[in-house]
Amino acid sequence: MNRRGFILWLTGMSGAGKSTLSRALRERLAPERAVEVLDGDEVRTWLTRGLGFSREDREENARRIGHVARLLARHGVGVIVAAISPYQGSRAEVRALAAEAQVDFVEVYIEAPLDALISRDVKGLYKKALAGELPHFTGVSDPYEAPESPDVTVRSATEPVEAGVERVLDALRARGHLSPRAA
Ligand SMILES: Nc1ncnc2c1ncn2[C@@H]1O[C@H](COP(=O)(O)OS(=O)(=O)O)[C@@H](OP(=O)(O)O)[C@H]1O
Ligand SMILES: Nc1ncnc2c1ncn2[C@@H]1O[C@H](COP(=O)(O)OP(=O)(O)O)[C@@H](O)[C@H]1O
Repeated sequence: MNRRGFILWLTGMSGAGKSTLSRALRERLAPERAVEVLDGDEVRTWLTRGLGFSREDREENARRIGHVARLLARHGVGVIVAAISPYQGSRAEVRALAAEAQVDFVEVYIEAPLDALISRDVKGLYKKALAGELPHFTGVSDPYEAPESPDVTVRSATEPVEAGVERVLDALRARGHLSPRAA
């Protein structure tokens, strides 16, 4: 079995289900792999503290998260990144960094239509953004560049969490990162 680490990069708009999926994946992977989750929302309190939501800052956010993810993955850790990471170029940059270190990079696009996200509004941010109280909010007043050829697409408005988890695990199995029967 492939004992090298990997980076599972979960991208999608706020409320799409990145944190939910990363928690579920961690539970499923933990019995077999060392796993670390880097959630954009959380790492912004330490690794990327002080960064805002301009294009430049979001790109820097992805770069720093990618750097740490690569360091961990080089030592066999399965790293789950949950960050909006709205720019295609940043995601490609991190994929290239991972490839340099011979680390598998699996891009997971968590897709949900904007109207579903607005009705979910887990944190009440869409309401504020739509009222004009939160500038540069992804999907409302700031762009989200959807991946053109993600390794896995999860449609969180129409499929249960477990279905998405299974497809991501299948992608890891196909790359030899999990034993066929485990997880
Ligand atoms: N303007 C704006 N746009 C998008 N999101 C915003 C914004 N302001 C604050 N938040 C909160 O920050 C979380 C996203 O942080 P990320 O580090 O994942 O963003 S990014 O990758 O740099 O775009 C995001 O968390 P999630 O909802 O978990 O995605 C929001 O809670
Ligand atoms: N299939 C699904 N996958 C992920 N989340 C889902 C799904 N269906 C419903 N949800 C819900 O959507 C919300 C997603 O919130 P969260 O995981 O915090 O998103 P994000 O981290 O992308 O901001 C949660 O309330 C979760 O229960």
